[in-house]
Amino acid sequence: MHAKAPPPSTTSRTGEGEVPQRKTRTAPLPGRDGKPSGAPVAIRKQRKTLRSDYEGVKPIVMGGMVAQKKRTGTRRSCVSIGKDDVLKRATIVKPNEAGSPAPGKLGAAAKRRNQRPKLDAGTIVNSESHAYYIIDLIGAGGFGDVYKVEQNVTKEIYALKTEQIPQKGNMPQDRLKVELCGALQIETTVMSACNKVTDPEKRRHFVRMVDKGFTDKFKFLVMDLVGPSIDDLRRHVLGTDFSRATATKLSIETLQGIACLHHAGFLHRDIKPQNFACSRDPNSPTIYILDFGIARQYTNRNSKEVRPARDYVKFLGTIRYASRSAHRSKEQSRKDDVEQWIFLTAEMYDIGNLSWRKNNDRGAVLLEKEKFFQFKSPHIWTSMPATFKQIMKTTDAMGYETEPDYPAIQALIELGARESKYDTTLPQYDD
Ligand SMILES: Nc1ncnc2c1ncn2[C@@H]1O[C@H](COP(=O)(O)OP(=O)(O)OP(=O)(O)O)[C@@H](O)[C@H]1O
Repeated sequence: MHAKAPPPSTTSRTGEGEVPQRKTRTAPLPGRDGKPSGAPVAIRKQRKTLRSDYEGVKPIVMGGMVAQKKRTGTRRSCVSIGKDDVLKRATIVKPNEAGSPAPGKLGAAAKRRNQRPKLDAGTIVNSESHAYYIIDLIGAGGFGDVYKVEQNVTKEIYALKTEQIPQKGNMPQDRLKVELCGALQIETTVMSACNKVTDPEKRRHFVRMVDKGFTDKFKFLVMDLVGPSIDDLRRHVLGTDFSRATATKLSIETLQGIACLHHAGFLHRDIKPQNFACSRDPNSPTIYILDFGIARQYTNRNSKEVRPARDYVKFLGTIRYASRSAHRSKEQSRKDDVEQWIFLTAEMYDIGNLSWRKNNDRGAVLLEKEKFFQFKSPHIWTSMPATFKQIMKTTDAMGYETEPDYPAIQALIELGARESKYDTTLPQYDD
């Protein structure tokens, strides 16, 4: 069954050759402050409809590679999952069970965020090496939830991200193996590769993954806790558009995050403000790049050459920020992440810059994006540095295999900020 027009910011997480995900993106995100997200009921209903898109898509595992059996045959996963990246069995202890701390309560708003069963505060998740005590729900994404947790030994606070395992009675081992694959396994694999980058400058934007595992009900990974996302920052902390100086600084940090991910060998394919988060240290300018659930390895593991483009790739990403190639069901490349970053940046300068913001008709949005790249939206240049025209032209001219010149793009942003006299020297983002 196919959904009608998906809501704004809807993420589709299957493409040809991808592990099927039950992930859809919705417009308003829940705030960290426990306030209701305001996500309209209609959108939640639509999420359900979109999920049924994946019925009949059965993943299979072959020789350590995750593949997906679709009507058209068997294809490889978007990342190759190494032995060390495989999730290990874990257990959970519910609040009130012997030895567990007293039960806590999640806010009613948090519980309302969606119908997925939530872990109560006080639940303990035991991985092979540590126990994590659930403190609170941070947020709910399209396919999983993120909790604030405390580790039993060091008492360090981390973020624990879960993804449900579909419950189908007594699951045979081989079926369980299949269900363990999915967005969270991809994310685990990508994070683990990113954490292995040795140059500190090139891993500055990555969150550290500290643990991973699975229980009968869900898979999980444990990572460093970061601060609010750029989206939360604008909507819930500032409650208004960023200043031009802040937009400039954020655009540079997010670009560097993307460059680091490309350096590690992966495309993100879902660049949007929800997937970049601030540091918890208010004095640190670092912006972290999150959510690698639909990332794709774009180079061959051994030769490091760019993998050949497939002829057709089902729409993947979030409508508002998706690249034009994604709209056209083409294979994405580094160029597409930069194109998505251009949309993200334009929106950071002024949310009105994306004329298709509230449109969820993919065809109509593509036409608007074409106009945007033909500079047929003259009003945007009142809020954005003129040097962005050059960035857009250069990006437009890139080919599938072209490596973006990130320092040149950054230099153009900085030049534009200087010409426009934005004061980017202030240490805070919300100046
Ligand atoms: N390491 C982390 N520390 C703190 N918050 C996090 C961390 N990782 C994710 N979050 C937050 O948890 C929430 C849910 O994140 P998640 O990646 O599951 O979904 P999303 O990106 O919001 O949506 P989707 O996955 O559907 O695109 C978001 O608000 C995100 O900013």
